[in-house]
Amino acid sequence: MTILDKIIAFKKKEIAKIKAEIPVKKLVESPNFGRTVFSLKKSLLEVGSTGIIAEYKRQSPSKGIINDKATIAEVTNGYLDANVAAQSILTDTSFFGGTMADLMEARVINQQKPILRKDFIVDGFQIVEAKAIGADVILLIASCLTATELKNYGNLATDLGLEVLYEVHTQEDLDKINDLDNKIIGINNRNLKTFEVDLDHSIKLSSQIPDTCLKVSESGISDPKIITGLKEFGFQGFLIGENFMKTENPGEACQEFISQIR
Ligand SMILES: O=C(O)c1ccccc1NCC(=O)[C@H](O)[C@H](O)COP(=O)(O)O
Repeated sequence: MTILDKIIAFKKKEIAKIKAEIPVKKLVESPNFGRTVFSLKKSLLEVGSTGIIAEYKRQSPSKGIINDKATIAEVTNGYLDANVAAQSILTDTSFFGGTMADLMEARVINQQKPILRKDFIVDGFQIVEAKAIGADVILLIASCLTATELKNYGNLATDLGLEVLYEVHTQEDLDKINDLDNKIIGINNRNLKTFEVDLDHSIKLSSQIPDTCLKVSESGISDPKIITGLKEFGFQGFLIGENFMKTENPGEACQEFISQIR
């Protein structure tokens, strides 16, 4: 059993418990249901967009503790000052040390850029929850879901006015996504089963993605030169966590990184 299998099994149990305690009706009453959603697509396509989706990540299964000091407020303000295209917040507690409260706090501060709820979605309830806590985008990891789940959860998110970042690592993952056209596709350079990171992975798989898609490269990015290379292969979004979060001041690190993108 891989860590990913363990995470998914744990998530399913966790969500079943939460669903038994919190009615969907309660989530729908959240003021965030009435707010205007910020579009990731629009932000990535904007003229002059940095394309950086900067992540708040305290810890991870592959690296352990990355940063347990930098606060949500400091990092959110720092990322916004750096002119990121979007923010990503891990809301999983058991494996990444994140919380839904983290995202809610970031939402209060961030009233200008999209926020991705970074979690392992295994149930439609979490998509309604994402809207309730103020997210604009959800992540659907193709290797963790069936083709039917990907379709149904994608439709549910769209119905709620949320966007979806579909994450793939293999051709098999891509084949599971119904009608790729116009979707936001994230290629994870990290193999979530082995944690191996290959920065060429995005480029290798990119030719399989239609031009109508918005391509995002995820994980292991630590050098602005990598962004230049990825842009040549049509990538417009770059999800970066550890490289910023491992520093004392993630916002400043992000600003420095962005200033070096050519
Ligand atoms: O980061 C991990 O160890 C990990 C393990 C298992 C499942 C997912 C994992 N990471 C999620 C991510 O995709 C990254 O947080 C994100 O792409 C940013 O990556 P990085 O810049 O390498 O922090």
